[in-house]
Amino acid sequence: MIMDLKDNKRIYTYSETFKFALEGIRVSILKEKNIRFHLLFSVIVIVLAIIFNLTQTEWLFILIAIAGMIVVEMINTAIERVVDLVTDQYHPLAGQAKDIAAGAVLIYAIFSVIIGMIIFIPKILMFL
Ligand SMILES: Nc1ncnc2c1ncn2[C@@H]1O[C@H](COP(=O)(O)OP(=O)(O)OP(=O)(O)O)[C@@H](O)[C@H]1O
Repeated sequence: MIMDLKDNKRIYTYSETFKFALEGIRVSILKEKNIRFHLLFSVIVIVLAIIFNLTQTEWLFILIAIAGMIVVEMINTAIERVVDLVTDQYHPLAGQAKDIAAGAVLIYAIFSVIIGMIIFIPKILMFL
């Protein structure tokens, strides 16, 4: 880390920035049960994808659904943390910020489930 004397702001190296990002991933896994649930569910979906021998395109959709779900959940968690940091009082805007972030998670989850159904239901039916 070096100091930018002009505006007295810290400047971090790329490796330090990378470590912060890894710490964010570590903290969110340790502290957020929703993220642990998404990770567990992701492993189950990946195992199913291997078993059903998905095509390249199907894999791409599944990976986008999995990564997007975890990323949206992490952003939701970050928004919750910032709201709680800014106020511990009831405030309609604080509530709206959390509700909107939760709504984003819900929308992504619904579309991820639809993607999963489109890909896996025909394969499960053929298997039966
Ligand atoms: N400061 C606040 N002012 C107004 N409403 C709030 C405030 N904090 C939380 N809420 C309301 O309570 C709901 C739940 O908030 P909370 O912080 O418990 O998040 P959560 O959805 O339970 O998240 P998680 O379970 O992931 O921690 C919010 O979606 C919002 O409607």
